[in-house]
Parts: sequence; structure tokens; C-alpha cells
Amino acid sequence: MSNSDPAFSPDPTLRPAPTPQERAEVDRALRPQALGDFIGQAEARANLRIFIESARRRNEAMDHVLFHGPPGLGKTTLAQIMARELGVNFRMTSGPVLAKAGDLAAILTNLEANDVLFIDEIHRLNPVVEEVLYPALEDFELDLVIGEGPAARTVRIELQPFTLVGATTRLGLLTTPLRDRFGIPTRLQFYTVDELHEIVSRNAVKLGAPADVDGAHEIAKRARGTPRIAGRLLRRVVDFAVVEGDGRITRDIADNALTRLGVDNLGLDGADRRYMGLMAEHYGGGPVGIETLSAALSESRDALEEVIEPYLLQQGLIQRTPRGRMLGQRAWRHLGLEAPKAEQKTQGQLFEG
Ligand SMILES: Nc1ncnc2c1ncn2[C@@H]1O[C@H](COP(=O)(O)OP(=O)(O)OP(=O)(O)O)[C@@H](O)[C@H]1O
Ligand SMILES: [Mg+2]
Repeated sequence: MSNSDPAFSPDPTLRPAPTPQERAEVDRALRPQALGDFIGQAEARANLRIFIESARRRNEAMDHVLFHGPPGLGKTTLAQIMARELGVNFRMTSGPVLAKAGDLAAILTNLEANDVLFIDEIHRLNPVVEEVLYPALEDFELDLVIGEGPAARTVRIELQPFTLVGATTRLGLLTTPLRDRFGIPTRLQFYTVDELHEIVSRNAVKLGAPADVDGAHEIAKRARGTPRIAGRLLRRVVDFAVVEGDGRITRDIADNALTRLGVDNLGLDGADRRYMGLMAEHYGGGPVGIETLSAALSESRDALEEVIEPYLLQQGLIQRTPRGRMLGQRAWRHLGLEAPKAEQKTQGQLFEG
């Protein structure tokens, strides 16, 4: 519709489908590399900038950082950016991968001074490994037990100072002692539509399919506040733009593509609508327990709590109450259903008490 938009520089070249390797390269190309390229999370970014600069000037390891928040908001990306800005190596592992204390010891003893060690899914660390981590975080020391039975002895190993960056989608599952050892706990927030708009516009150019203002807006507003989803939707819209349009992303192309992919005008997909539809149709809008929803939807409780619910909560589509989940008024409207009278009464009572 806005072919005359100045931000619009058409590149109608048809290109062959990318190989998986090319896709990985695109992923790398889309990941912001410097703090200055990272859009959104203004507060976290401003603070990190100070802490990074201070650590650099003092030539010290930066304090340990914990990133928490829903998937796809940029935890891994920020950890990589931190290492790059600090000018140190980036080592990456994850909670479930570190099965034995020795696995962690091997990584820690190989770190160079001030390196960043990133542990993804840190809430899934084995308790034995976690014990080993405590003195490493506090005093840069490892206490390792060598041998077994009566011959067992403890050796203390000095480590280079390092920065642990932990990431988790489930802050509540972290033990208190582990949580307390992070000097810089940082919660990542859902992105605003304007922030996602900026991300989509930049990435569209990098993908060779520029988006006009309305096209980028349409994708941004349907990306569930999440850059990873924005990236995924953008790629699919590019496919439609290339095959059914002239390679440029307009509002019509984006709207048509996203609707055909089952992403509605709030950005909800089939899984979100199934969740809300079940609550409306079978449980009168709740309250209904998470275990019941999990069984009825054949989705793990974790998937519901980590992936589906955060955005629905943020959008006021559902509420969490002591007695279970409830559908909000907005969800009833979105589903095109009438909220039962009783539902309103229960809600009133819950919020009074
Ligand atoms: N601020 C941002 N600007 C542009 N792109 C971003 C931004 N944040 C994240 N992305 C992109 O979104 C995708 C997901 O980011 P990332 O892998 O860092 O998320 P995450 O929080 O680590 O997710 P998970 O919890 O699933 O590990 C990446 O492709 C990344 O390039
Ligand atoms: Mg990650």
C-alpha cells in the first residue's frame, strides 16, 4: 500500500531457497553483536554498560550476572555481547549438560582471566555440580574430591577470576544460595511494538526483503513481545513476499502471510488459542489448576508456564490466582465469547479479598 514510502528500497531479486548452513549464517547475521546494536531492554542495557566499563577500566572480572525472563528475549545474545564488549573469551554450556562435578571443573580450570562463562538453563544444574560452583563463584576456588572411600581427599584448586552469566526462564526454580551469588540479577522484559518494529525493519533489510513501515508494524505487533518470534515470523513473511509478491514486505503481504500461518491479530497462535478456548469452553473461564490444563492440553506444565502463559499474563488475557488460572475479560472478547456472569462475580471476590 505505501509503495511511495521513503524507507522502502525494493530488492525484487528472486533467490533460491537457503540451505541450513545459509540459515545459520543468517541467524548469526541477525544477532546483534554490540550493546549499541541491541534494541530494547533499555534499563538492563544502561546498567550493563556501566558495569562492563567499570570492569574494563579496573581490569577485573565483572560481577556475576543472572538473566531471567521468558524464552527468546535475548539472554544468550546479551551474554555474548557482554563477552565481546569486555574483550574476553565466551564459553558456553548449560545446566543439563553438566552432569558431574568434573564436567564443571574441566571448564572452570580452562578459563582465562576475566572470561565469561555462560550457563544456560541454570535452574537445571545438578545439586552436586551446584555445590562445586559456590566456592568458585565466591573465591575463585574449586574444592575437588579425588579418589573414593577412605583414600578420598580434597584438593583445592585456584581459578582465574571469571564472570558467570546464568540464564533461566524459571527464576523460581533456582535455589536461594545460587541466586544470592549473582551480584547483577537482571530481568528481561517483553519488547514494545516500537522496539520490535525497529528490529524487524533492520532484519528485513539484512534478509534482502525490505519492509515498509506498515509491513514492519504488522509483524512487530504480532510477535508476542519477543524478538525470536519476530525473526521467525519475518522469515515466513519474506517467503510469502518472494513467492506471492515482488519481494517487498507490505502490510497486506504480512497480514496475509501471518493469517495463513495461524497467527492472529494479537499475535496468538494455535497453542495460545487452544489454551484459552479450553478454559472458556470446559472450565467456564476458571479458576482451573495448571495441572488440569496441562493434562487436558497434553502439554507439559513447564511449557505452559514458560512459553504460553507469560505473554497471556502480560497482556491481561489470563490471571493467576491462588485457586488457579482465570480468563480475563479481554480473552473472552478476543475469543468472541460472552463471559458467564458467575465468572465476573468470582473475579470480584478474588480481588477484593
Ligand atoms: N534486542 C534484540 N535485537 C535484535 N534481535 C534480538 C534481540 N534480542 C534477541 N534477538 C534475537 O532473538 C533471537 C533469540 O534471542 P536469544 O537466543 O538471545 O534469546 P534467549 O533469551 O537466550 O532465549 P532462550 O530462553 O530460548 O534461550 C536471536 O535470534 C536474537 O538474534
Ligand atoms: Mg538462550
